[in-house]
Amino acid sequence: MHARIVLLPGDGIGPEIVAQAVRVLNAVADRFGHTFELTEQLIGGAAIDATGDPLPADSLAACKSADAILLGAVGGPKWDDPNASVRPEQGLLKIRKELGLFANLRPIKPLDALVDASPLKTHIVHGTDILFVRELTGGVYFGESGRRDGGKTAYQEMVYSEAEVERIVRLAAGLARGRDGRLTSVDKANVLEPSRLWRSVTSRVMKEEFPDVKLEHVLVDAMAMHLLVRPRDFDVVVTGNLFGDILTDEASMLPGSLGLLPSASLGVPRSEGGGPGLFEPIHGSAPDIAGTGKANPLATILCSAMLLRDGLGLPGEATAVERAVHDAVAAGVRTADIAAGGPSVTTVEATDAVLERI
Ligand SMILES: NC(=O)C1=CN([C@@H]2O[C@H](COP(=O)(O)OP(=O)(O)OC[C@H]3O[C@@H](n4cnc5c(N)ncnc54)[C@H](O)[C@@H]3O)[C@@H](O)[C@H]2O)C=CC1
Ligand SMILES: CC(C)CC(=O)C(=O)O
Ligand SMILES: [Mg+2]
Repeated sequence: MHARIVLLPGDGIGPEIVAQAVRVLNAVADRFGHTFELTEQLIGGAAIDATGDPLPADSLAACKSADAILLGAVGGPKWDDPNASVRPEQGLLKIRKELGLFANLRPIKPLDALVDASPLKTHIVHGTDILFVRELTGGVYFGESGRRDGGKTAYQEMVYSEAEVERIVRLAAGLARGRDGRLTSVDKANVLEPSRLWRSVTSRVMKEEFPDVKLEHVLVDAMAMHLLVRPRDFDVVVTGNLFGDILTDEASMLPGSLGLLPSASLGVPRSEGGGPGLFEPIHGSAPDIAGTGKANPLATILCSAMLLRDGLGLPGEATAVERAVHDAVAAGVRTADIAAGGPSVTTVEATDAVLERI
């Protein structure tokens, strides 16, 4: 296959981990006889520094015509001034919106070899297999915002339409059907009006279109607790943009580190008139460890596996990458974040160990 992949390294550890995923993609191309044309584009703080714009027109155009996109992370203290008119994170929100990437799939499946990396007890973590489906282009992150009272009061609206809830619930329920047949919808319907709409639309869609999938509604504050006590009880979890963002960072403590979790941001598939998917680790730019060689590259390497499967339709190649990651971890390869104070390897050494096993 010939595929055009756009790389958006971004800021902080972004360039370090994307470079490792590139090594993996090149190894897959060699081993399986593909040609991956990789092109780097600017996003985030790096793009602000170079052009003043967190998502320059050239980057967006390249992404729109790509077969798949791999993102590192954006942001950092250099661009964190609360009064700044432009921020790195705006670039990420804009590319998700422009490409119509309304669904962010975040699988949480702790590796057996790594149960000790979790701060939680093994008997709680063992056997967890959750797929979070986070709505990605609506909700409070995209609501109207501003200041009033001469700047002394700030607001940001949380908005969801029926159509936005219907499409994410349909996608999540379809995925649940192919797994264990259970869907948990998380909201705050006891307080928030958009959550009440979310809940009623979810109930209707599930009753009318997915009567074979078991639905439960859980309030987000309780869900934050259930995740730490009975994570094995959940199969597919569908939720809004803000709640999904927060709950999945929490859920990263089940596998043991943010540095282990990949995600796929998907919209309408190319085959149905849509565009490319964007594959991004769930973590941020980790400025506290940028440049130290401590970043765990496995989340981004696992993103490259999701890119191969969900972006390019290459499931065998994706499985080869995932197996290599699992084998490396089972052989004891640990970056500092999962070493529990024991011996650790660098970002590059961890990738070397994966490459040896592809
Ligand atoms: N998708 C994106 O581009 C995201 C960007 N951000 C941005 O990243 C910047 C830093 O945000 P934080 O709140 O510190 O979140 P963060 O996810 O960057 O880091 C949180 C903690 O996890 C650690 N960590 C994250 N990824 C790691 C990895 N691969 N290996 C080892 N340790 C890792 C970090 O060292 C830090 O201690 C901010 O500017 C924020 O806006 C935050 C989340 C997502
Ligand atoms: C810009 C933020 C919404 C990034 C983030 O934390 C995420 O998508 O997980
Ligand atoms: Mg986040």
